[in-house]
Amino acid sequence: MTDGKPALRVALLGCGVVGSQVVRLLGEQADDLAARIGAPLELAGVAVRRLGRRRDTEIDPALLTTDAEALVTRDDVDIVVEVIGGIEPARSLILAAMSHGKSVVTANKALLAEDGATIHAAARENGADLYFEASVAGAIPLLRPLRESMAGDHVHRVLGIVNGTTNYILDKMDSTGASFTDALEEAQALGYAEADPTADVEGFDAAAKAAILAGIGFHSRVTAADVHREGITEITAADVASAKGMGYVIKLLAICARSDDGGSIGVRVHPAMIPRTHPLAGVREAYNAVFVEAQSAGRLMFYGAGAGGAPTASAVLGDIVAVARNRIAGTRGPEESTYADLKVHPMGDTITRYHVSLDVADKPGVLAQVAEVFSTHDVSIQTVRQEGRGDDAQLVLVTHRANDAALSATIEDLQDLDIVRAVASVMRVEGDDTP
Ligand SMILES: NC(=O)C1=CN([C@@H]2O[C@H](COP(=O)(O)OP(=O)(O)OC[C@H]3O[C@@H](n4cnc5c(N)ncnc54)[C@H](OP(=O)(O)O)[C@@H]3O)[C@@H](O)[C@H]2O)C=CC1
Ligand SMILES: N[C@@H](CC=O)C(=O)O
Repeated sequence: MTDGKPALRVALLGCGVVGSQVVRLLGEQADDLAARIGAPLELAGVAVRRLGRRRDTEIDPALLTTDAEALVTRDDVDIVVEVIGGIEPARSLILAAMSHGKSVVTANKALLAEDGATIHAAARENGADLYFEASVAGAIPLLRPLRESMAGDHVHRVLGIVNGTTNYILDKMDSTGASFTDALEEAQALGYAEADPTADVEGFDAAAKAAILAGIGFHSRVTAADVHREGITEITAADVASAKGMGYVIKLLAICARSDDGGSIGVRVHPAMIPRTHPLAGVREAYNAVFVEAQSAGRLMFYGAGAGGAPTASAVLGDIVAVARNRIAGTRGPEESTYADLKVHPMGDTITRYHVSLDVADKPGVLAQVAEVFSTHDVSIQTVRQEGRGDDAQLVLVTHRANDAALSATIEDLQDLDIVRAVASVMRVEGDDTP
C-alpha cells in the first residue's frame, strides 16, 4: 500500500500525559497510518526532561534524549511534534525545527496565544507546515472546521466551554452542592486538574484557547493579553445553589463575538449563568462544547472530550497525518489569515445581562433607592426578588442587556448607598435571548 515509500520520521518533544499517548498510538496504529498517508511513520526520537522517569507507555530507551535541540535539527527528521507546553524552550525548538525545513505539529495553546505571531511568521518564511488542532478543546475537531470547512462563511460568534477542569468543578458543585475546594480536590484526584491548577481555575487556559479561536474565527491577530479573563475561584456553593433555584447553571464560558457594527470583536472568559434548558447546561463533567454561529451555516455545535492524554493525542495524530500527506504531495496546509485585522474592544463595551445579588437593610424605600441607581446608569431591570432575613434582606436583580461599563458604574454607586450592606455577587447571564 505504501509502495516501498521511505518512512516519514517523527521527532516527539515531550512524553508526558499527551506525548506518551502519541507514542502508543503511533505504534498501535502503524499499519493503518501508513496506509492512510501512503508512507510509514517512524519515531526518530523522543525528547524529555528526565531520562529515568517512568512513562505511561512502552518506549525504546534508545529513542529517549534530553537534547531536544539536536533532535529537531537532525537531517533524518521530517516532522516535529511539540507536546512540552509553556513558552520556552518550546518556542525556540519550534523555530529551530521550521528553519531546518521540518513540518510542525503542536498542542501548545499557551505559546500560540502569547506569541503566535512569531510562530506563524516563521512557518510562512520557511514554507513550513504548522498544525495545532489539539491546542483547543482536545479531541474535538474545531480549528480545522473553522480554518477550512467554514472558510467561505462569515462567523459572528464562537461561544463555549473550553476548559475541562473547571467544567468538572462547576458540575460537581451544581450536582452535589460541593464547595469549590472540595470539587477541586476531586478534580485533582481524578487527574483532570494539575497539581498547580492555577491556569485552569483562574481562566488562563480558557483565555489562551479563546485567543486562538478568535484569531482564526475573525481572521485577526488576538493574543492572550487581549482577552478579558475571570476565573472561578470566587464562586461559592451559595452562588451555585442560588443560580439553580432560578433555573440557571454556572459555567466558565469563552465568548468571542463581533460587535453589533462588525467593526471590532470582544473576547472574554468568565463564569456566567446560563438557563438550564440551554444545550451548554447539559455539558457535564470534564467535557467541552463550543457553538460557532455563522451567517450561512447558522449555529453549529462541537462537543466532546476536551482534555486527557488519549483524546488530545487523537487530535495530534490527525495533524501528523495531515502534515505527512502534505509533505508527500509537496503542498502545505493553510497559512494564518489575519487580513480582517479586527481590533479587540475593551470589556466595558460588552453588552450582556447581569444577575446582581445585594445584602440590604430591610426597610421602606430600599427598592426605590436601588432602582434609582440602575436607572441613572441606563441599566434596565428585568426581574427583582427579595428575601427577608430579620433586619436584613437579600435583593436579587436580573437586568436586561446592558453595557458592561454601565453595570460596573452601577455597582460602584450601589456600594455607596447606606442601605446596601454588601454586593454579594455580580454575574453575567448568557445564552438567553431576552433583550
Ligand atoms: N493534558 C491535556 O489534557 C492537554 C494538554 N494540552 C497541551 O499539550 C502539551 C503537553 O501537555 P501534557 O502532556 O499534559 O504535559 P506534561 O507535563 O504531562 O508533559 C510535558 C512533557 O514535556 C517534557 N519536557 C519538559 N521540559 C522539557 C525540556 N526542556 N526538554 C524536553 N522535554 C521537556 C517532560 O519531560 P519529563 O517527562 O521528563 O518531565 C514531559 O514529558 C501542553 O502544551 C498542553 O497545554 C492540550 C490539550 C489537552
Ligand atoms: N487543563 C486543560 C487541559 C486541556 O487543554 C483542561 O482542563 O481543559
